[in-house]
Amino acid sequence: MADEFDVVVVGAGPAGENVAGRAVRGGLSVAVVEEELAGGECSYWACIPSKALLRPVDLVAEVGRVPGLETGPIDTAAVLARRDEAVSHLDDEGQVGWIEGLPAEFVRGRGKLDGPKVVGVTARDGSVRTLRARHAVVLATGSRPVFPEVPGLAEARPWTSREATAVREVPRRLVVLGGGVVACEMAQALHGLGAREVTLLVRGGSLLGRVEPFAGELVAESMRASGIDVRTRAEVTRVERPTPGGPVTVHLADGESVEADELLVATGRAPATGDVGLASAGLPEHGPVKVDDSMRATGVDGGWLYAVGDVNGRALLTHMGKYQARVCGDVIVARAKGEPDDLPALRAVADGYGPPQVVFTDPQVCAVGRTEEAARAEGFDVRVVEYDLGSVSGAYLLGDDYRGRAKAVVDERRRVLLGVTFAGPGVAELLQAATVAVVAEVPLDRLWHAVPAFPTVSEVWLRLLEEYGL
Ligand SMILES: Cc1cc2nc3c(=O)[nH]c(=O)nc-3n(C[C@H](O)[C@H](O)[C@H](O)COP(=O)(O)OP(=O)(O)OC[C@H]3O[C@@H](n4cnc5c(N)ncnc54)[C@H](O)[C@@H]3O)c2cc1C
Ligand SMILES: NC(=O)c1ccc[n+]([C@@H]2O[C@H](COP(=O)([O-])OP(=O)(O)OC[C@H]3O[C@@H](n4cnc5c(N)ncnc54)[C@H](O)[C@@H]3O)[C@@H](O)[C@H]2O)c1
Repeated sequence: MADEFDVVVVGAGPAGENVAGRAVRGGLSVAVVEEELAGGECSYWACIPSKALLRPVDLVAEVGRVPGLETGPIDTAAVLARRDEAVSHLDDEGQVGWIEGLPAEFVRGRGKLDGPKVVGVTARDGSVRTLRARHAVVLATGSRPVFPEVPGLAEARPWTSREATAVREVPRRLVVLGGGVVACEMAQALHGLGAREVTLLVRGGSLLGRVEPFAGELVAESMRASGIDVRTRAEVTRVERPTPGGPVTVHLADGESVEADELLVATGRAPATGDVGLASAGLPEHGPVKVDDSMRATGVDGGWLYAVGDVNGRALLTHMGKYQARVCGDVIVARAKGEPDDLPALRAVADGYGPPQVVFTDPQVCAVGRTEEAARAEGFDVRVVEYDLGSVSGAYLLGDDYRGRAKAVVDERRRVLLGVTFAGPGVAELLQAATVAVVAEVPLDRLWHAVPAFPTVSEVWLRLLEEYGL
């Protein structure tokens, strides 16, 4: 027998949970299908545990910059215990309770589209329940790590971000493949927590390829200074692990090789489609589910399918997935009730600005909007202003040898900011001001009157505007 709901959400990560919350708030009945843990990757194996592991490492670095203070060695067992608390010991009772309290129906099992507005849910015991949606089905199935095709790599059973964030015993020697956010954050976390030899193998010429190049350079410089071996233009040709769980050897194109106790592969993620029945909605089986700004999948007859979060490939970030989810839930409510569905709050336009993101390395990197390269490629009349963060009084007072930089990308025609990037210790909290300035397109002549307090790091805003000529 089919169970009928107004909305069926597949995937209870941050994106799926938020769609459910908004749809119920709008008066609709909702079923949420989850095959693993309510809360998704973010809560148990991504954002939350990685930041719990990074926090003490970051603090030690901060304290080390202030003369007269020192810390003892990090008690790794205590850090891992706090991480376990942060991930609720992999128990989703609290999040299931939140979903049921909305109220919405929580259905544990693997969801698969089975024709228009129909989702089949296979439970662990193999039983199948069919859910029918009166108005919409929302895919919020997230993403999965992707491995490069390297001989011996899969057989070596390397760590993904899951094993790295769930670490129980920090390996003495660690090789990390990749130079993106996961690679940088986890290399620093595990190095700080006791991995003596950490080697980062980066395919390209720099770290954090999606942000302004200077930010990746500052992170690489800091890693090298702390003893992490950062190798750029490293091409892995072969991996060997003769004994399962034993040492692993990574061979490189230049003839060198690196031996370690563990290998972490952090070479990106792909949308979790492929086995969610997209063909039954008339869509390609693989790749991201393409959506419009209301999060409705394009190319589906009847317009009943939506996709939010990592699975639509727009911005693989929790806050952006949740933002899309709020828009999506509200749009579904408006359409179900026959109300206007094109109000300004009902379109996820922020995706187009370049999403705000913080990389929690030491130094931290945060950015919003377009990089200089992206802005030029889009044909804007670009002017760039940069400033050495270490010269700002507020930053100097945070600690000795404060190294950091700020860069603003200006649209000269309209005299508004297209993008802002900060790299330096403790800059994460500068990001929201930048996001407001970029998204609200605040004219620089108006921004001039937003006076930063002395002596804070935010004084860099004043310096950037002075560099610009104000
Ligand atoms: C190590 C790491 C650190 C990160 N740190 C940050 C950070 O600091 N800040 C940030 O903004 N982002 C961070 N991210 C990215 C962030 O984790 C993702 O963007 C976010 O989890 C996406 O949310 P989501 O709801 O789309 O998907 P997910 O969190 O992946 O949730 C999807 C859910 O759907 C379920 N599911 C999948 N298929 C099915 C199915 N067929 N049936 C039923 N259920 C299904 C899954 O079990 C899962 O629970 C990090 C990622 C990683 C890997
Ligand atoms: N603090 C945060 O906000 C945070 C933290 C972690 C992850 N995330 C998100 O999770 C997503 C996944 O992160 P990620 O670091 O896995 O992906 P990524 O796309 O950021 O980085 C992938 C890295 O792997 C490299 N790479 C790709 N193919 C390779 C190959 N064949 N050989 C060698 N190197 C290769 C790329 O050059 C790049 O450096 C990102 O989109 C990120 O936004 C966010």
